[in-house]
Amino acid sequence: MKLTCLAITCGGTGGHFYPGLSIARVFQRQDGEVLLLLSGVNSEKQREIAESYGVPAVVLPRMPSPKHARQFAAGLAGGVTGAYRELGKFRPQALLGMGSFASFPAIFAARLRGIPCFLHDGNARIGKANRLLSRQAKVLATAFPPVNGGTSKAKRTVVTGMPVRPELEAEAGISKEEAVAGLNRAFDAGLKPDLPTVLIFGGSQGASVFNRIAPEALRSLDAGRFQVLHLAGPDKLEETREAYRDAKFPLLLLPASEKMGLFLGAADLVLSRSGGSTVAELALFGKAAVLIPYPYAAEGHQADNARYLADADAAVLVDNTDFTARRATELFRDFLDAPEGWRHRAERARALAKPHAAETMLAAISDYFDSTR
Ligand SMILES: CC(=O)N[C@H]1[C@@H](OP(=O)(O)OP(=O)(O)OC[C@H]2O[C@@H](n3ccc(=O)[nH]c3=O)[C@H](O)[C@@H]2O)O[C@H](CO)[C@@H](O)[C@@H]1O
Repeated sequence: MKLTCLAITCGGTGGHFYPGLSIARVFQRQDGEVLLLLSGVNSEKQREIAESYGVPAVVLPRMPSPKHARQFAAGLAGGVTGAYRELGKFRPQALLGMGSFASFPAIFAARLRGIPCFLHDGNARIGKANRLLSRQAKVLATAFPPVNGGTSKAKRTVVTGMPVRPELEAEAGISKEEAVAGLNRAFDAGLKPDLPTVLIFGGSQGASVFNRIAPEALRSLDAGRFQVLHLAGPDKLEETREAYRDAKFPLLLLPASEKMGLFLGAADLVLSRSGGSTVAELALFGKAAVLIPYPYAAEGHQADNARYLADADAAVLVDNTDFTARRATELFRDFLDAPEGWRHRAERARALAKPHAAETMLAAISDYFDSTR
């Protein structure tokens, strides 16, 4: 049976929503019919984003946090009822859950309707919600080889990679010259294609610790030898601008940008957090990185993501508590004085890339239907 109609539940944070949206867009390009079932704090906004890409989405009743058992049970009941109704109208062949407790109602409703369920986890450690739901799943797919793969109760566990935004994936082969020229055109940035380039960003929200420490470290180096791209975070521009005051090196400083392909393409070294999408994009663009995992990520999953690259000598992992201006200066200096080591890391990163993860995920679902024919 060919897979032609799929529902995807991807509420919760951007880390669950965007990979789900990427799969939906790729499925539409394959002429598939798709519906997103969204629940969680950001679902109204996420519905608007999905619809701006022509992807239909419905918002399910909001799920309270699992920390409050009674409200959670009541919210779950409301969510399951809503999802049951939507799945009855849409009648998908399969439901794909992208992780988080926000996917519970849709998965339970699909089970009640006898619709086969599939899961995707975007980190190197299978999250709690996916572990609990895995028994319900025909396939649990993961972005990276999971450090706790044995906890999955799914019939099959496969590594598909992390679905990356189609625009970004298309730009993965961009040369540094093209990327620098693109940034200069877009931002009138005055960057030079032949200077070693450092990109700094702290995930989608930015990280104040980077905004304080990186400028301090960079200002202690010889200004003529490098240039800097820094995405400070949506509300962190002023603090960062202040930290770079009087800096003598070329600097492109923005709160955030949609043009990540140009930023990653122009970089020779990336200093960042290690969220699932960031790690996948570093590999896809073949970039050497210094990774400082967000220390409060659930069950330390950002450290597991970072280790996936660091263990392959594709990145250097620095614990958040060890990330001082002194350590940052040492690392930047090594990057400028001994670039071969970092070029080697970049090659190692590229070797770990899993392009077309959305297609691979969809193929894993199709394979299930082929095998049950
Ligand atoms: C704090 C936290 O728990 N974050 C989690 C959240 O991450 P979150 O979604 O914040 O972080 P990710 O690294 O997964 O994604 C960041 C995304 O933002 C994009 N970007 C960033 C800056 C910018 O200016 N423009 C831009 O487009 C990057 O290209 C990337 O695609 O979900 C991920 C996947 O489950 C987890 O691994 C992370 O641990």
